[in-house]
Amino acid sequence: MSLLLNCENISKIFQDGEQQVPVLQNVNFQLHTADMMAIVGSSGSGKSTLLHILGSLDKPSSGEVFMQGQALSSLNNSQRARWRNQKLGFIYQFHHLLGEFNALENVAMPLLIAGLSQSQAKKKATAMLEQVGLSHRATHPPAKMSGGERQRVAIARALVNDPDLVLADEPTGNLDEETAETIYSLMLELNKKLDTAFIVVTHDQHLAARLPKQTHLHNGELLDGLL
Ligand SMILES: Nc1ncnc2c1ncn2[C@@H]1O[C@H](COP(=O)(O)OP(=O)(O)OP(=O)(O)O)[C@@H](O)[C@H]1O
Repeated sequence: MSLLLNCENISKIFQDGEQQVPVLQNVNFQLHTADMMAIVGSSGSGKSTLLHILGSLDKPSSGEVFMQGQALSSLNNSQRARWRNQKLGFIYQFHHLLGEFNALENVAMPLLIAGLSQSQAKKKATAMLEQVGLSHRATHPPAKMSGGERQRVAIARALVNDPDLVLADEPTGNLDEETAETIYSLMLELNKKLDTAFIVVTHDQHLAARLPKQTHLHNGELLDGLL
């Protein structure tokens, strides 16, 4: 499997007025194609900060993230946006679906942004909704779906552009235990089927244990295994 992501000595210090808040310290790890890794850590341990840096939504104070050999710091803003659209998928705790669009239109959105025609986008989005078992909800707006269904649509939207890596920040934090299990099963299934790599941040050690690799953040360091 080829090297997808190389995180070299990432540190992050926030400046809060006069005070320096160190959050990440020399985080080093590598991720290969189709790897699936959980990151656990207590509240405030820096999980979201790390995901933001990996997704190029924030910059490290020092260190470098290489995606397929390319240093993220070398990209300008428009290259960064294109890179995110083409290579990454994002899943959040709150689905962030657009309320005025139905499930199919929400899934098609990244494809339209990437420049596909309406008919191509619709075809691909329809196939992706089928993969997450939601063909029968294609015309439903988010308000008329359950929490689990909405999160399935969010997963379909994250994966529709065939990203190399999906960054998921507490994807089941808002769901009951049983629905959370089904969402993890779905992510595992799609990882196998599509060879998409996943980094999943969660508070839940039991869910993290379902993924092939576990890491945890402690005192700013990323360490192997659960807490
Ligand atoms: N812009 C900022 N300025 C100052 N401090 C910040 C900033 N953003 C985050 N922090 C601090 O960095 C630390 C890590 O925050 P982060 O959101 O990454 O934690 P987390 O592990 O994702 O927490 P949670 O599980 O509660 O979401 C926290 O102590 C937070 O207060």
